[in-house]
Amino acid sequence: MTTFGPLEPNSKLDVENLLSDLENYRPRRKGWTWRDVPAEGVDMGPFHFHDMSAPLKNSIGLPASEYFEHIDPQPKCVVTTEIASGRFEDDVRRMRMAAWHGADHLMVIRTTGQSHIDGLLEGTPEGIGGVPITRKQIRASRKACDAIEDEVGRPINFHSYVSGVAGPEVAVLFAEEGINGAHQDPQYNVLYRNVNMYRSYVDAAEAKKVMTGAQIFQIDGAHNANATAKAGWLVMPELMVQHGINTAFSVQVGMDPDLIGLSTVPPNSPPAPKLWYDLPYALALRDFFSDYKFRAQQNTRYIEASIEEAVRTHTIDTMISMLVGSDIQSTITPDEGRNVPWHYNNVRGLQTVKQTWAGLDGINELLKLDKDGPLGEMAHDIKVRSVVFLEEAIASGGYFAAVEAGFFVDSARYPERIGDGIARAGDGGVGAGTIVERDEDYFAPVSSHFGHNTIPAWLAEKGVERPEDAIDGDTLSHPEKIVYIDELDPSDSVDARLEKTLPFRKGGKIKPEVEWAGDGVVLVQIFVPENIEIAEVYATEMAAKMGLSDAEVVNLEPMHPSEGTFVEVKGKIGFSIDRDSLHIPEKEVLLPEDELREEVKARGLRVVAGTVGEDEHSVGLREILDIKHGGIEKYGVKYDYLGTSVPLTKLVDAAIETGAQAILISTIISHNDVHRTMMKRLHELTVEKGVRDKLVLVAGGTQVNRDMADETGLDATFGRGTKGIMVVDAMVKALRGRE
Ligand SMILES: Cc1ncc(COP(=O)(O)O)c(/C=N/CC[C@H](N)C(=O)O)c1O
Repeated sequence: MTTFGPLEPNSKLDVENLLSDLENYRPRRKGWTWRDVPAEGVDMGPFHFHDMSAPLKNSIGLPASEYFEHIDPQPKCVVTTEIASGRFEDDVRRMRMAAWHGADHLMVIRTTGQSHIDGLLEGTPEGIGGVPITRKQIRASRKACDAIEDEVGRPINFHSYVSGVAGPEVAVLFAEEGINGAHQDPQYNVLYRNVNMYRSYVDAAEAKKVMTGAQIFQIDGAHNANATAKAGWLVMPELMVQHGINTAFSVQVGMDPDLIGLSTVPPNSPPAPKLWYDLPYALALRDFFSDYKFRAQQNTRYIEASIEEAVRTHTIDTMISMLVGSDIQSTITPDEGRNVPWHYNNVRGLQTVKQTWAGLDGINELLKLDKDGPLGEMAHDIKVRSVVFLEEAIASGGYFAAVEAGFFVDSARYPERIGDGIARAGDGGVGAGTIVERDEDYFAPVSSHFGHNTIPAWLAEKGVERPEDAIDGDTLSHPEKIVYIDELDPSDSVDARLEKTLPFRKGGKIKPEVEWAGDGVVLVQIFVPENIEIAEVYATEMAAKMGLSDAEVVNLEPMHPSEGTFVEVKGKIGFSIDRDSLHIPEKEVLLPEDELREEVKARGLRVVAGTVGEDEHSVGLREILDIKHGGIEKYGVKYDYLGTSVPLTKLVDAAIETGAQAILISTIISHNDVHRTMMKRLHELTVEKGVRDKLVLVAGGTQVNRDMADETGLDATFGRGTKGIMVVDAMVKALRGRE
């Protein structure tokens, strides 16, 4: 088997290499992995955290982490992102990005309609709205996850869905291929895929048995009622019943409660008083189902095209998870309301969880839920309504009769009823009439098989104790017995797609992408000073004039009925740029810290500093000066800080009086290029006073960049993200350069 990995952070994942020799790939383990959560908490940088797991070996922290020694605290719960663009070969790259941003649970949703296919798909046809779940796709993805988990330093749970009329076959495929988690809930098939209800439960018993054998973590499907009901926030009693049905059925089949996860979604969203509904519900769930695991998902029911609105709602969802406890925090990409998710929106979803979890770390040590007030009463009310719902379902003849009567997904607040529930006929739906009762002497030489499986006497006499021993083990214990089938349709295969995207993956041709290599999709955000109708048409026209093809407005937000509209329009660019044609500026290699400290001491390096002109911004310069966050003081540099809105002449005179060797100016305001003017003027002033050759001149600011030094006559100019050591390095090199 060719080795794949280790992945090098500075090298892209090589998809062709990943795909080689998949026939002989074997998953490195089976079963679910929880995070490593130190009981004593986690110390990172100057902080102690209460609700975190062990840090990663490689990761990318939140943007603000640069101010906190680049710490990247990891929540103690497993964190999910869903990645299924339709092309798994592009999704494995996104999985790597997601893992670096804290995901250790990667869910791959199935391609549209796969639930209605009554067998396994082979090869890797391109999917729609999801990825065709096939053996080859699973192997390639799990193999990539092996290398990715080594790169970030934490196991990854790879997850998909056991649903539809091929459920049991899919469960066996997952058990064979080391899938770690899967949705499995017979109610889902019945309500949302119109699979015959009896067939769905018979299949579910088999599928759950197989999943148990492979220790696959199970997520139920109750969240779908929240996303489907007209008023998602009214179906809470029913959601409790749906959780109860799936957990009880799963336990009956023999699943381990620790591998049974309730899929819970905070059902409401602003502008509704979200917490007033979601918190009692979350509490009621944990009261009733404390024997099982909780997988908290974020609300998709009320997600619209506004990315920011989704992020704010998902922040509240995550806070609720922290208040009541969740074992898994799943994320919904904030663009799910506008398109099939894009790479960077998976990351944004993960950042929401990390930022909320870090920001509210230890919340339950500081705040206590008052269960004696309305919160406890409302939670109790939900529990009572759910028990009555269940009792009525039983009284109406049981689950199947209740489904036929349209009990489920009725939008009213039970016991009120609107009558818009999803009713299914017991003898209808996909797969109706396809159940065959097993004979008494039924025998199948396989493991993890639900129901009676009678070893024939003649085999028992030969010492066969387990059914699978009759064939010396099945594929679950003997993977070499698995028949691996490669691509069936050469024109709709990963190789055909990789051929087309080769220039953008390995050919040095750069194009932006949101889902697939070379897709060329860009997003333009504009404010149009017109009403929403005009703005929408204008934006499409403007995009066309910019040369974007397939231009489509994906979000419109009125700022005022007539004053204007915020518009987001996506489109495709038709060109690529050769990487070799780009001029990449040399990255400054800093002198070693000790060498800098010695030279600063030897020279008795002293500077004067100030924010110049009519500029009151002081924070940036203070960060460069103060020892606290690695300012120049940390390296022994002495400084006289003259404050803000300092006249340039005052700075130059101060440098002369104090015998300083350098002047540091901060210039944040850039209206009418005033920052450039200030920098040039400083140079001119020191020339006029005959001290230019005695003084190192350095400027910094949010609109300043490294190239401005030449243009303005200064020795060094710095922009965002500058650190004290970079300024000390520049001063020492400038002074050396004059000797
Ligand atoms: C219980 C169940 N079975 C199967 C499927 C997959 O559905 P098809 O194979 O029928 O397309 C789903 C889908 N849920 C979406 C994931 C959601 N965004 C989540 O976070 O859970 C499901 O909930």
